[in-house]
Amino acid sequence: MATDFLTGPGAELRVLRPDDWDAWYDTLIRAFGGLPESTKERELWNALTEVDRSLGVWEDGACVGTAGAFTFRLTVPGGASVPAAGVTMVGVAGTHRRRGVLTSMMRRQLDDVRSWGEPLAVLTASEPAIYGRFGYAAATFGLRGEIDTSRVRLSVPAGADDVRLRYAAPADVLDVCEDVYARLVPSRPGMLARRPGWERVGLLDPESDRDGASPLQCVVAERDGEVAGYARFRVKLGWGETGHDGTVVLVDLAALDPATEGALWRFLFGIDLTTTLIVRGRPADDMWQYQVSDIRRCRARLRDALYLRLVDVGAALQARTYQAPVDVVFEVEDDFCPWNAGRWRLSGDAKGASCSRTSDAADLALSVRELGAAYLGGVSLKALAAAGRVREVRAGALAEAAVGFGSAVAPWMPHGF
Ligand SMILES: CC(=O)SCCNC(=O)CCNC(=O)[C@H](O)C(C)(C)COP(=O)(O)OP(=O)(O)OC[C@H]1O[C@@H](n2cnc3c(N)ncnc32)[C@H](O)[C@@H]1OP(=O)(O)O
Repeated sequence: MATDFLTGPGAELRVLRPDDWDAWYDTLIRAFGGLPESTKERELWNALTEVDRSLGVWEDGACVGTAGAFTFRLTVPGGASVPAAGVTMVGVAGTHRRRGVLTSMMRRQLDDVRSWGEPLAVLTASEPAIYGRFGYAAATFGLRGEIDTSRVRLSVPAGADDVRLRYAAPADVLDVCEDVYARLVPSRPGMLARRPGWERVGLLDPESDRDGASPLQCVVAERDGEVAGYARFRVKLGWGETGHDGTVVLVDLAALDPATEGALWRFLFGIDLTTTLIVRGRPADDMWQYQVSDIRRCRARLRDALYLRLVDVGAALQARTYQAPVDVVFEVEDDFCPWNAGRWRLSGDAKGASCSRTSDAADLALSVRELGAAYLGGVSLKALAAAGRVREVRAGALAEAAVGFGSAVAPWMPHGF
């Protein structure tokens, strides 16, 4: 067991003060290997840090632990936008690891998130093994692929030929691109409504991310004179024995309709002098998979993306809708946030839901982690039951809940934070 560092002499956990930020951020950067960021990056992260929602652990005046919480709203099944703390910037000094510093920050942070009335906490994990103990589970998955565009053909939906593409400097079209993103947010569970400033993260384009590829390039797609989508990408040229074998690395793609999306994918598949298109962090049901001539040559695979924790089980389950009627009593186990533990009756359908404490007998028993995994509709309760993570007490309750919790659109978190 990690020991409780905070009981030691000179140790203190407190909310960040504005003039703590540099020392606090240096501790974070060191925990992630110590590579300095450019002034532009550092200034942006400084501007985005919500100091009064950030925690530091200090020992004799030196910062040894960092954790922050962005203010986000997360789209849930049914389209509601639910307040969610975006847990971020977590780091512990290497000299102080495995002594309970992270545990003390997670304890304080989840108490704070509850007191702020935010029913959800979300994060992207540097290592999946870290956050399960605090009640988080992977709820969205990102699709990756390395597409052999010299062999794989793409067929696009009708209307793609009416889409006009043009290059633009990414900064010049930032506002219209952000508008496209914002219009998409309600359409997919897992998408984040962001505060102003976040759009600039997409343009940071640090040299360390390029691996020899070009700076960020941007193509915008217009239909009827309106911007309806965009792609941001890098190109890395290579020349082998048999000629060119360059790579396109997609960074970001968003489109308001299938024809526009098809036109953008067709462009990316066809860039001259390239034979590979690399995509990462795309929705699990991304359109191009169903339009290619050879999915095997796309090397498609999934990776865990957004980790989600229900901070307030009742409010969270009530905030989403259910694609088929559900009326079940959950027996919830939650050691780290005991206010969630016990029985909850959830009644809901595609129009809305209610969830409240009950003394009725349980239908399904599970921990808060399984609820978090299934919450956005990306992980099936039935599969979790088969894995021994959910126990069906009343026959039939599992199928009912598993169908109800599903989502017709794969949940997706479009960017890290
Ligand atoms: C949302 C984000 O920002 S994700 C980024 C997380 N940060 C990083 O990866 C930066 C590098 N790593 C670190 O800074 C630290 O090692 C941290 C933050 C991951 C862990 O901090 P610590 O203070 O060492 O954790 P703490 O001592 O509270 O450990 C709590 C428990 O988690 C376990 N644990 C902690 N880190 C890990 C890990 N990386 N892998 C597996 N188990 C872990 C500990 O063994 C301990 O288990 P125990 O209670 O059974 O003994």
